[in-house]
Amino acid sequence: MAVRGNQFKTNTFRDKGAENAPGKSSSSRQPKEKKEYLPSFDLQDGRAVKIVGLFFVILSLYFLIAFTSYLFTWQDDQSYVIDANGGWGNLFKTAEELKDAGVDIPVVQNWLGKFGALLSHQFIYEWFGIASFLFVLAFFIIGYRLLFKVKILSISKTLGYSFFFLLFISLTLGFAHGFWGESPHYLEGEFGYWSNKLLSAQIGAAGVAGLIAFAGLTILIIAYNIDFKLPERKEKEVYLDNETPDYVNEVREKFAQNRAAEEPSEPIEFPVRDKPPVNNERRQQNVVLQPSRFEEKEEDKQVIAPVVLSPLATNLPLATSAAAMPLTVEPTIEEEKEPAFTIEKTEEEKKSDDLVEQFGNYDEKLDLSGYKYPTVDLLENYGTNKISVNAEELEANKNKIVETLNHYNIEIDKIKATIGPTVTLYEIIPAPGVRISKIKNLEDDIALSLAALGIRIIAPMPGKGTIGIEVPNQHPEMVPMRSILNTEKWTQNTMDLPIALGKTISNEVFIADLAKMPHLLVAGATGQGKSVGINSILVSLLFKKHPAQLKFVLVDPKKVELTLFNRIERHFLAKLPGEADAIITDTKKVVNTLNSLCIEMDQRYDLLKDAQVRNLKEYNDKFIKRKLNPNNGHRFLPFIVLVVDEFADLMMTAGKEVEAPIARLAQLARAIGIHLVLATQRPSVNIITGTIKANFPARLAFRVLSKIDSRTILDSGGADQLIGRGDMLLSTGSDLIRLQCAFVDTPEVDRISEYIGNQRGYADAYQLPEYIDEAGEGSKADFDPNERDKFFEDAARLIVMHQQGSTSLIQRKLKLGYNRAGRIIDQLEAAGIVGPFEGSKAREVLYPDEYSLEQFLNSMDDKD
Ligand SMILES: Nc1ncnc2c1ncn2[C@@H]1O[C@H](COP(=O)(O)OP(=O)(O)OP(=O)(O)O)[C@@H](O)[C@H]1O
Repeated sequence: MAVRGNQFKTNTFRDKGAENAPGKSSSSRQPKEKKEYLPSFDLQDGRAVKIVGLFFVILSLYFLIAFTSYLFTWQDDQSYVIDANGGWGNLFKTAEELKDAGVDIPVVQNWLGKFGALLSHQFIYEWFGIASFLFVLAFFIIGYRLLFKVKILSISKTLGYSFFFLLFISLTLGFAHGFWGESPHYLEGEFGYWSNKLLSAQIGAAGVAGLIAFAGLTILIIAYNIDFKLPERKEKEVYLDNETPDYVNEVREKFAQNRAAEEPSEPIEFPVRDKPPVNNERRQQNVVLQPSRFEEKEEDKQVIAPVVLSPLATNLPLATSAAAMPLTVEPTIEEEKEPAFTIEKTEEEKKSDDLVEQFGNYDEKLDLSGYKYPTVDLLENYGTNKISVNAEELEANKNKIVETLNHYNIEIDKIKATIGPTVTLYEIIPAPGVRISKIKNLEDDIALSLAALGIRIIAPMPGKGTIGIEVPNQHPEMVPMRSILNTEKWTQNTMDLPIALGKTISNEVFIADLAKMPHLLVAGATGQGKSVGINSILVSLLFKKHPAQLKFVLVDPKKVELTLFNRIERHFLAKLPGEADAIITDTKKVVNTLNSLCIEMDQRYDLLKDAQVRNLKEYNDKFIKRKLNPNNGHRFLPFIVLVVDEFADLMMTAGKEVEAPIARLAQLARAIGIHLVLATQRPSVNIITGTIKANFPARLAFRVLSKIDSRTILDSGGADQLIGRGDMLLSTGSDLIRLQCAFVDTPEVDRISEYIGNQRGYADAYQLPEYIDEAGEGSKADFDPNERDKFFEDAARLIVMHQQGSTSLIQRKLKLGYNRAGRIIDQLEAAGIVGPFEGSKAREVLYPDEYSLEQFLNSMDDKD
């Protein structure tokens, strides 16, 4: 194991590649970049706002320190700050001058010097007393908001409340202080003192107290809408009598009559009143309520005219409106704080730390450290990629849409166009009252009037409140792969398995993460761009991933589509041991490979379990930090992407044999880094079965031939209205996004695989676990106890101890190769210790405890 060299882990070529990207240095982009670096003092630029924010934050801190200091030093500084001795005029006077002016102590004690003393005196003594601290709060909130753009409290509310409380606190303290003090005090300031004096003279002390109480309660009502509740009285009537609508009185009377006569009652129809009805039709529905005690005498029915609820009646105020209903919130029990503790490092952790210190982190790329990622030069430059929709085309389409809609009496308020590479999206806002379904029904008519194929109407546009009409451009623009891989969005991308799918209809580059999808189903009629789509997925992964991080399992029943990738076998492909070709074309081999992937999945889960992590990323992180011992079977796990080019063909020939492992992989493989991409021409229900569909939330549809096909793949129409040549719809469960697929031509793919293939690779393709088709093999009769493996007994004990009949367990714990472990498990089956092969599930263990196993093993030895 080449552990020692792993401390050298440089990979600068990747960045170099990105820097060398031709598009980056192209002259067309430079002026723009330069412009961005020019300093700008524009107000909108945000710098001025930050400066003002900073000023306010510092001002608030200054006020806080000055005011706090004032509370302790005001007596010392009093002779300096009072107006009689010069006040603010003293600020620039020398000590001698101050002495002459009659200041006893010319040196101020305030922590912020003369200015701090004068400022605090002004605010606290001469103005609002200690309520002036509210200035600190207000300045801080404003400053913090402007500087960090984080909202602690609303600025307008803060200012409003601060202003109110400034006056309120000052007045209240002035009122309280008035009972024992005869001159202004720093508690209330001169404002509080004099305003209290003034008010008391006008309305008396009781009046001032009332005013203060009124102001205090008013602000509480404004802020919290507090309730003033008298002691509860039992509520008898739902309605006040003068508000009771006639029909209720009528019903009540009838009830009263019935009750008085002790006669069975007629069904009485009550309007639904307790919940506001949804629409007018529902409002008129009545609920028939038949009190059970009146049920017996059906024949004595008296007909009471049903009371029909008029729509207005429901608008009556409910007796207990939601706003008036008090809500009490139970105080939650605060969680106990966890006691502070320190984590002692275990022996193993210390060991791994030592290893990391000695050799650095494990570098999975080390074996191919000289590997060079493909560069965009290998891709074709297809010209300008400018969208060529002219103004006349836009105008003409707009007019046609408006005319068609007008023709059907649909008025619209606004229309706007977004030009994409293949289609232009016209978003319309219909006039109020226009039904969306009406526009949706006109899809064909609009298509006819625009004389264009591939019109798609999205009504309403999700999250936009408009209706979208996608109209194909007369000259659709191709989206070359190169133009996407040159963008910053791609080069800066840090997704696990980024795939450059193309551009959206608003011309934005669209990159998805296959690891998050986590599997992708691709469908499209022949010649609509499916193969190009698969090539762009593969190419994008090849551009971003190192051979150590990613392996492909390529299945190509058509035998021609993926052959180009043959050259990267020793770098990026995975295959079954002993196979000549890495690209699988034969159905039987596909079944074996899929089952082998299931075994790989199980092995990976065992490894994850052993490492006590939940997914591939955490596992690899731990492995890189040398926390997992390779001698215990741990290894760096690359992503595995299985690509099946013609899935329909497989399903036709192998059916369930293929479906079962695919469904299992799709269900379970996401966490351990195995991702599937299945492509099919025929998206019929017997190919994309329910099980498969349920596990493929991400689906990509190129143009298909019928609405039914579109429904099968996307669960909605739309794919039948695409225009082909890479026009596609991506469904990710909730969203449906129209994209123009990135175009990568065969010669480009050829160049990329040649570029990679010519570099030094691994000795062989990545070996998948061997899958032994167990049907019919290993029957009991074949078992010869004398030929049993040397590890047979150990394996038997291991399996009974763990109660888990898995080959990988034997392989790992006894450190055996897969083939040998497989042979042992066959012998264990033949000896009747484990049950038969159950697909990719662990076998049943037939001995419940080690004691019974030992007895069995002894009996075997006796026979020998
Ligand atoms: N993204 C695209 N941009 C521009 N043109 C495209 C795009 N994708 C496909 N085309 C055009 O459509 C043609 C057919 O595409 P492709 O070979 O991918 O079809 P397909 O669906 O794989 O067909 P089949 O299933 O028969 O193999 C291409 O040769 C190319 O000219």
